[in-house]
Amino acid sequence: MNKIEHIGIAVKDLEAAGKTYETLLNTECYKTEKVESEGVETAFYQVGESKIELLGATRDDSPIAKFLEKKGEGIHHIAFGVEDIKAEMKRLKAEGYVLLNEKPKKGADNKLVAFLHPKSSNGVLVELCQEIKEEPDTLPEGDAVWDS
Ligand SMILES: C[C@H](C(=O)O)C(=O)SCCNC(=O)CCNC(=O)[C@H](O)C(C)(C)COP(=O)(O)OP(=O)(O)OC[C@H]1O[C@@H](n2cnc3c(N)ncnc32)[C@H](O)[C@@H]1OP(=O)(O)O
Ligand SMILES: [Co+2]
Repeated sequence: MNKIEHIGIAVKDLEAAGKTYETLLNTECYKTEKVESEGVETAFYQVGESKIELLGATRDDSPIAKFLEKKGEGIHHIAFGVEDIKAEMKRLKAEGYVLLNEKPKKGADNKLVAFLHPKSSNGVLVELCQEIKEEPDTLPEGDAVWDS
């Protein structure tokens, strides 16, 4: 893990929360992006080498909608930057961590991502993020961007 890439915060109203965080962090949102495969819309704020990722739900069955229903607004996950997401997934799986997706999938902000079940990490949902170096549009949305 090379840094805390972002902290994901689940919010009911992305626009309103965006104003709160723009003032709080004293910085503009540098990117908003929908990730349909996750049923989320995101807004990113750079804070030093890390970011704040605000997450709103775009569907009732999205993880964010379920989280908001169950727990209300708040910190949803911690994302760590990794050099080689496939190697990290293999290492963590071998160490007994529960991966929520078998293969890296396309996330927001030009990343390949994977998630670990909260029960593997003391009740914290952990996301692994690897910067996509190739042209992002060569990678399909959602799952399985990886050959076996
Ligand atoms: C795109 C963008 C990006 O950065 O690229 C993103 O981040 S997308 C971010 C949105 N996408 C994701 O989160 C994908 C990964 N998430 C998931 O697969 C799921 O949300 C999940 C498996 C963590 C939880 O699924 P679920 O809510 O249907 O399952 P349950 O309700 O049964 O929850 C199982 C247990 O995990 C707990 N739990 C659920 N969500 C969280 C969370 N965010 N942090 C910590 N604990 C959590 C529940 O309270 C429950 O604990 P107990 O059993 O004690 O009651
Ligand atoms: Co995230």
